[in-house]
Amino acid sequence: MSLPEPAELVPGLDRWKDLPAAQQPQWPDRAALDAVLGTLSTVPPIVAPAEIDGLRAQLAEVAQGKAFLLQGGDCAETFDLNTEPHLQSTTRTLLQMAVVLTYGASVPVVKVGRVAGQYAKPRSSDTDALGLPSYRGDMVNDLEPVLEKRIPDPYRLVRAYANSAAAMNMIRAYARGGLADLHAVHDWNKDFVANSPAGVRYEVIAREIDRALAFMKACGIDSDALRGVELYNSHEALILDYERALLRVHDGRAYASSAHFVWVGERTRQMDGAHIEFASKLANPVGVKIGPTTTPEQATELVERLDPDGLPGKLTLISRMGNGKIRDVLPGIVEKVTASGHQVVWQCDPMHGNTHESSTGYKTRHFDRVVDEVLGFFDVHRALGTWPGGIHVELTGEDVTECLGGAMEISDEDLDSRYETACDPRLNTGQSLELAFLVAEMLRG
Ligand SMILES: O=C[C@H](O)[C@H](O)COP(=O)(O)O
Ligand SMILES: C=C(OP(=O)(O)O)C(=O)O
Repeated sequence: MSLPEPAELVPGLDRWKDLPAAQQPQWPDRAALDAVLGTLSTVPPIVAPAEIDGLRAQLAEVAQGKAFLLQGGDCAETFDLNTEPHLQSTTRTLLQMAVVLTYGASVPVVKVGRVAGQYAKPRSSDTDALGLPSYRGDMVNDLEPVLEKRIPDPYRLVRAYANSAAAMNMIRAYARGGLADLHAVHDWNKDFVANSPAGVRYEVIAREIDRALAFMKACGIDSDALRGVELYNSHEALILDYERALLRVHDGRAYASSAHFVWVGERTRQMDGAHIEFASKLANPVGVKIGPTTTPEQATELVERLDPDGLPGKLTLISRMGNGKIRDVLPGIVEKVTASGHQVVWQCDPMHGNTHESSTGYKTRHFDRVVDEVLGFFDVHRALGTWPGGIHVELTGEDVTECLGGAMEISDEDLDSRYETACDPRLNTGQSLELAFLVAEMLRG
């Protein structure tokens, strides 16, 4: 006897298939795609329902002002860079930031990587500067600017699954092993303070964390809780065929098993589109990006669609408005959504509204504008008495030169030396830690 199909178990699960889906690849061979999707529909999940529910419970704490959410990682992961050193450096940077933020906020920090699956990218244009089909993430086509390599290849979906599963396996190991030991993470932060030009400013916080650790040790608190952490993964749920093939039904609920947390992007959040409909059926906590043109009415409608049962923390509203707009656009949205009674997580993505082209021709972001957008986010929430629940950052644990400014004062001319992103510019390790110290100061203020 065959098992019931997911769509038989969850009413309306496949309604998205009748709606327009933006940003989907034009797969050249439907039969090859179907064969791949058939395979993916039977593979083991990358993450488990119990883990997903665990994250949802933690995000409920964030929504209620009792925890802070840190989400970060590559703009676009690539198969080539899905290596142990790369995963370790991203994880290490996230953990370093989390320690600083935990101290600043005096509440638990929920840690979510843009990792183990961030393999698809929405693009502004179907073609790139050379006139080739745009790179849409390793799940779809190849970054190399060669026509044949830019043709969407469905077999890449299987590689995305395999790479994600392998990465998640390592991340689970890091979360339980030495990498997550609070003492080690704090020692790395002390190195940063000692070696960064901005170190003096952060010395006070680093010293206070030192004293707190010494105090805990003196009290005999040296428990396992200080040696391990919970680390979750996330990506944009962009390629709906992939997400649907990896969907699993558990206890009558539909779980995206590709990641603990998935979000709908600014370019695919049409109210009558396939992405919002698909996400509305998920048991996972989900996010949606809200850009500078979002109205309070649209935000409230998104909230009704994506949090139909009114579960605290089910939905994260990720504002990405640009530092010049957040103080004007966000307040009306926060007021109307709060009045609706839904308890969402308010998260600030200070990257995507602050992109410009450098005089040397690189897509970049200035650290000062990134910081100013986060400051604006805090200002808005402080003024309204709501909780600035978290930040969402494109970052890497490597010393790349993709974003301007920061303590190293990266200039337009410096961008060339290590500009390695497959899509958008990321904060490097130093800039990421500097941001964490600044946000810690905001949280304490
Ligand atoms: O990461 C976000 C988008 O995929 C990215 O900003 C799109 O970049 P593009 O405008 O170069 O297509
Ligand atoms: C595409 C992204 O962002 P946005 O949808 O906000 O442009 C992203 O976070 O990768």
